Amino acid sequence: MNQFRRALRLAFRRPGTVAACWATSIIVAVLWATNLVAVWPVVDAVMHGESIPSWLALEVEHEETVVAELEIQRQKLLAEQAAAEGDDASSLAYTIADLEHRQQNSQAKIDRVRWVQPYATRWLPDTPFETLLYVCVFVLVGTLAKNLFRIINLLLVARLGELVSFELRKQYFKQVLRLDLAEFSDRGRGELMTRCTSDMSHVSSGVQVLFGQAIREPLKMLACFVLAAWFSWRLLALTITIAPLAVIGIRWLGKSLKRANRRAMEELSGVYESLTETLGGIRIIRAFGRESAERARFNHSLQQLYWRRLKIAFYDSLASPLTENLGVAMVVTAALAGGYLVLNQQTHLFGIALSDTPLTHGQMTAFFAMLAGMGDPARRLSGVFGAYHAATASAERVYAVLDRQPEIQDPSTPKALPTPWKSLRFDNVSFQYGPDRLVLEEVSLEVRAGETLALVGPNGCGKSTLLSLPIRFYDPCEGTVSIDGVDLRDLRLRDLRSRIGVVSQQAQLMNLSIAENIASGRPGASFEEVVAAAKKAHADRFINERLTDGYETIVGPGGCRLSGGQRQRIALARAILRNPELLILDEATSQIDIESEQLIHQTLTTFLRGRTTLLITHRPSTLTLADRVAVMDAGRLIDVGTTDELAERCDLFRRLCCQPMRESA
Ligand SMILES: Nc1ncnc2c1ncn2[C@@H]1O[C@H](COP(=O)(O)OP(=O)(O)OP(=O)(O)O)[C@@H](O)[C@H]1O
Repeated sequence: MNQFRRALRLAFRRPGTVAACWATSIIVAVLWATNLVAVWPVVDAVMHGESIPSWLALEVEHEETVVAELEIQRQKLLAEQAAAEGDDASSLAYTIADLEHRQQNSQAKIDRVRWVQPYATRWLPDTPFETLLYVCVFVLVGTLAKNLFRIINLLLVARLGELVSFELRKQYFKQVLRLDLAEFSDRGRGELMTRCTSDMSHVSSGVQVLFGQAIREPLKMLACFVLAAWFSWRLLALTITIAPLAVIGIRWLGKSLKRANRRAMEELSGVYESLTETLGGIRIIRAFGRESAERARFNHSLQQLYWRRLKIAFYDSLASPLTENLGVAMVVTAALAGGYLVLNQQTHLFGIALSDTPLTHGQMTAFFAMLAGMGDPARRLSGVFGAYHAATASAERVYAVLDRQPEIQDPSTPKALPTPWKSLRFDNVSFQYGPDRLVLEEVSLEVRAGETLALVGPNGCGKSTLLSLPIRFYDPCEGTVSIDGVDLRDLRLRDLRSRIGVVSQQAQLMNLSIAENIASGRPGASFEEVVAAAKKAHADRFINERLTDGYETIVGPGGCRLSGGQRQRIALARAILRNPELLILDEATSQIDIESEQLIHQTLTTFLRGRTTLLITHRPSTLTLADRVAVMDAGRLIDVGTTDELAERCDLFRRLCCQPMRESA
């Protein structure tokens, strides 16, 4: 299914605006064609020194003469027919029928003109100059009105486009918050950003084009088409025989444009990715003198994007000449055929009837004006193809994210989380990020409620990965993580996470004030509670003494205006305020200076008492907080015991934690 249609459906949630778009488009189209048709009375009446009433009278007179002449011919042929036999008689019958048909047409025209005459005499001026003045005023007012409705139309269309991108971006952000963590790899982040920015803009422009130009311009063409057909539908049919050629060309262009747009968006994601990576790691880039390497990488992405954009420009540039050449081919055909008919006052071309009565100069001019009136919208429509195909390519990319089903989500019938619970168990848990290798291998571990369990092991052995399972950042590939026998996958995510507090090494903060960051641990907490938590985390002093706005200081994106240690203390205060049943500390004090850590250590001793805690640390002093220690190596759990037991029997533990130098590292 074309995903762009789904975006369009969002616009139909505002049926009033959609209807108003249509209504204004119709008005613009009608005014467009009627303004052009004004050329007819100017050529046929004013140029011949007539006013419209006198011209109508002449028309009636002329047609009556035609009818009378045709009648004389008919009578003559009827007499001949009476004397003729065989083929001659049937040929005469055919000619008589043709004469009768032309008589009827002329009579119909007389009737039409007679019907209009009283109104024309009553309302329209009776001198040629005044008629010209009336026509000019009509065109002026008509153009003003058309432009007024066009402005209204453009505003309505912009409203629809913006509403769609507003709604889509809302849905998109909601979905991004649900996505699995695996989607947020560096490549994924650039992709996610491009889809929310450039792709959304394309979708919005596509919606605007579809409700604007794509309706307005064809309607303008239709209005001109109907009027041109009214003048001579057969001549019109002849001129549009070329159209199928354009359809083939436009279809090819459309496919190429869509493909080119999709690739350009992919390249743009690469540019975003490179940019975010550089902005995030600017210190490292400078410190290691990687500027030129990063510049080369960025330039490469830009180069790719440049070529893709040029390709789009090439296809875009083809669209306009294609429609323009088609228009010119149509006008040339009409000019030759129509010119021949008017100049010779004929109704037939190569034996084919192209009009019922010979066309006047004014009618032919108006017919050409209608063709020109179709040409301009057709040229404008060429811009629609580019915007439409960019929008369809982008809509596919946006909906690919919106339709992605996260693996981590609520069960259809969630179970209740036991309160209070007795134990958290890892049973034969194996896990891998990608298809290549296992990061955790058959880990089995039980943590009793109220117990503090520390994880130690060499870098990359899987400690953080193991601690990301109870909070369901990831689900195990094999085995289960459960609380009192209830698999975590059977619990509602919100219920589970509301009872867990996390402090990680990176201590991510939001670009809010210090107070708001701490309060996010427990929404609704009072300022006094926030300050109390900050005091426990030994953050209150630096907040009051070092930060000019105290608790109201904005920390910057990710907390970049604070030092690593300060960020960790705020994160700790946030976790303390949350007062969680399960606390996860992933090297939560690694960046805090030794003196402060000793103070925080005292706080944690009290805070962790009776609270289930999983902690990762490389500091032996922090290990004294733990009731038991689990030792991991290469994704496996190799031993569990008290620090004394492990110091006695586990080599790896001794190597990792019993060396005095590590304390100050
Ligand atoms: N998001 C990820 N995608 C792919 N692989 C990952 C991801 N995160 C970690 N890994 C890999 O999983 C392994 C275990 O990583 P993990 O962070 O759990 O180790 P750790 O024991 O906590 O290490 P450290 O002590 O250095 O913090 C590593 O080899 C790492 O390369």
